[in-house]
Amino acid sequence: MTNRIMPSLLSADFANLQTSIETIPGADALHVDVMDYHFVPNLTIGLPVMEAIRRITDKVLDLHLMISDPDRWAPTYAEQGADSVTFHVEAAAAPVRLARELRSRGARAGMALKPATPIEPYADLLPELDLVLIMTVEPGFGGQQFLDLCLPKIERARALLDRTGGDVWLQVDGGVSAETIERCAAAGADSFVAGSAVFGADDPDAMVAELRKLADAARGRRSQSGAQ
Ligand SMILES: O=C(CO)[C@H](O)[C@H](O)COP(=O)(O)O
Ligand SMILES: [Fe+2]
Repeated sequence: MTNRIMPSLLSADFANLQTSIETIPGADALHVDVMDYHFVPNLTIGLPVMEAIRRITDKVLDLHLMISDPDRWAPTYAEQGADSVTFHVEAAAAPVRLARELRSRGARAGMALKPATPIEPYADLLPELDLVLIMTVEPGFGGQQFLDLCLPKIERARALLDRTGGDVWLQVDGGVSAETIERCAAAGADSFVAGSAVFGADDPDAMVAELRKLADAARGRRSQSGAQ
């Protein structure tokens, strides 16, 4: 498994997105938070801005859709160039059909869980997915405090994914920083979204490198302890 550091553009400069993106050449992906004032009490960016970002970068575009009715809207993001499209299972009417539609459009299919949503009811869906996102804050805003109560769910998701097999990324999002990333990696996460920690740093790319170093070290310790 490789650790991926995926800065969230939610904390970038919305008036200078290209400049912000150029500050993080070491990032593995750009995490794009789409919010609709319905599923979450905030409004961010949508398809036209994602398309504009797609035109200026070859980096992996990792979409996190915090929207109602993802069954209707998510496939279009895949068609327009998102590499990975994650919907919230709490909002999806037909998650299996939606995951298949995303894959058929060439994107990785991702399923996100809010802090109070358990992973176990969705265990049978895992072969349909390429990414599982465990939210470590309530979705809607950047800069919130990491919720340690989500760590056992990361552990349980890791165990389920190891049993399922396949190349499914286990992503954490919300309050991930140099103070919290080791706990996430030790629990089994391999993909780390960080917004305020990266773009609030004096040197965002150095912070990406620091987060990677911490995650890799925690992963090494996890492996030595006998976990996968
Ligand atoms: O999905 C999100 C919020 O709903 C963001 O990706 C996340 O909060 C990133 O911001 P930070 O690292 O500052 O918590
Ligand atoms: Fe996000």
